[in-house]
Amino acid sequence: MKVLVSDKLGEAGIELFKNEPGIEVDVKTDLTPEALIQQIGTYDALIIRSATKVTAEVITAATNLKVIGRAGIGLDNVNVPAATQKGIVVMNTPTGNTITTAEHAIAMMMALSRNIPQATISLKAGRWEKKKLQGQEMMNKTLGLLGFGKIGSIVADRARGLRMNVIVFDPNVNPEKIQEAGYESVSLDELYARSDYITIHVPKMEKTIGLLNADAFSRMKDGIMIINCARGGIIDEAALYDALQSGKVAGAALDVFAKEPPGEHPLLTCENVICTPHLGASTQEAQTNVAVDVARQIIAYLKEGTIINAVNTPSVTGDRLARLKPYLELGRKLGLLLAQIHRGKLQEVAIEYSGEYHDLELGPISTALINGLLEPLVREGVNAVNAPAIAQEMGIKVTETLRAEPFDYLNLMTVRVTTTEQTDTVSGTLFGKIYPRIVEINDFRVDVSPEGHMLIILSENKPGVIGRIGTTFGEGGVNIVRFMVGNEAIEGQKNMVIIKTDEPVPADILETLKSKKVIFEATSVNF
Ligand SMILES: NC(=O)c1ccc[n+]([C@@H]2O[C@H](COP(=O)([O-])OP(=O)(O)OC[C@H]3O[C@@H](n4cnc5c(N)ncnc54)[C@H](O)[C@@H]3O)[C@@H](O)[C@H]2O)c1
Ligand SMILES: O=C(O)CC[C@@H](O)C(=O)O
Repeated sequence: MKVLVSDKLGEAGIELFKNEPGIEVDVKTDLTPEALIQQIGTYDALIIRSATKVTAEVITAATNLKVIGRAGIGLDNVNVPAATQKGIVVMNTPTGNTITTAEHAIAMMMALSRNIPQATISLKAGRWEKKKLQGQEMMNKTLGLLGFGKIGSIVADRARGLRMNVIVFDPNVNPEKIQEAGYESVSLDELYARSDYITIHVPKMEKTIGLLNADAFSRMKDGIMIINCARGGIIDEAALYDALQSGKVAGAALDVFAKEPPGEHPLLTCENVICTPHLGASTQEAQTNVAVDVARQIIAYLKEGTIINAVNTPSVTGDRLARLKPYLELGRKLGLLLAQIHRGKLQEVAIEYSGEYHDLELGPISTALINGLLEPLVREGVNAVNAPAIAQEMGIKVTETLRAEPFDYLNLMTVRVTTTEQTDTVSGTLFGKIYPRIVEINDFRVDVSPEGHMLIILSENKPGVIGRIGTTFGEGGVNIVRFMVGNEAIEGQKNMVIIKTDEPVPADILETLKSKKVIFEATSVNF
């Protein structure tokens, strides 16, 4: 397995890769976009921070790539939809740098309040400008927090220590949670109207790009101070420049810019702007944390398939994964079976869970099932990451139901697939919580372990048919490993015969069987 580290990563993380048998690590932190596109094809994993841009072109060229690991939080430099489409897991390390970044926001707010960078420059230039550089006290000032996630909530805690009044706007956090933590939950308008300082801790997304624009500044108090240690682009930089020039905004502390590095940017000419070159996460502690986290996550994924902190597929790890694994396997096998017996264009997949599923996470199991269903049908590279998106793209409606009552089994997964031509229903269970068994195929009760090769035959239910099937296999020189006759739930004219073989059933045997009048259908299934 080959790992490419394309941004500067803490040494502790590199060491973990180096010490891992079967993993080869290359550190190349000066690749141009073109060189990355040229070289990415040989790598199984890519480790980045914020500098490398993982564009759609990089993803297209990444023919072997299985996972992208971000040592840090923000993933705005990764085309996650393109990675998802290609079945590449995208992971970040959401906790390792939160304290460091929150501390940076507090440091920026203090430096802004007391003109520390300006004072340093002035003094070093031989001036003694006490009057000009007078600051403002932070105690009893109102700090408006945009975003009460991991970093925002730490900033709030530190600001409380400074005796500031913290008010919070976060549309996704229950106001009670904010109040229980000891802060006031307010509307965006109220936050703008009341804050003396506003600090931004939201991700950069469609909805937050340009969140702080001319209109937002116009609704703020005169002399407001702005701190952005989240992402460039959340502030409309031209509008901020105007607001700084007019004095509406008294000062801004910026760690991040819409374009990084910003080059000769008008904001950098403002005396009341202080700035750092995206240093929010840059402490030795945070860099060690995220480097170790990302290396452990990538190794676990490459070696065991364990998914930790993925943003484009459910993360299932440790004990939860161990418990779910047999159910994931059963789901995938039922999907594979349906992929091979259905006819026509897939329209709907209805999954019904009962019994022990009440205690399990159904999302990953349904995803494993859809993965199995699409794997033989769609194209190479379908996996648990991109299967739901591909199903959606194909217009397949997927529904999940949890039945209250277990039936005859401790756990039962029943899947009904509707196509333009027919409906097929299969059910499976786990015996002893481990062994997958198919127990029903289209109203026939069966008992099949879904592995190896088998032929599913729908025949007339009359004497002599079974014998003729056996003879066809014997004459074709194919050994039958197991022979089962399914019981139809409602007594009828048809039989389901399932034959397990050592090898895929040869085409000539299949054709001979299909040509017999007593045989309605014969379908070869391989797991
Ligand atoms: N400067 C740096 O070096 C640095 C370091 C780490 C993180 N970051 C940035 O900080 C951001 C926040 O990190 P986090 O760990 O706190 O993320 P998080 O996901 O824990 O929290 C983000 C919060 O923002 C909230 N939110 C989303 N849209 C909002 C909106 N329109 N208004 C108000 N709140 C909104 C979410 O509900 C969530 O609670 C990251 O997305 C990353 O871009 C920067
Ligand atoms: O890698 C860095 O230095 C910045 C990381 C930070 O922006 C993040 O989103 O975690």
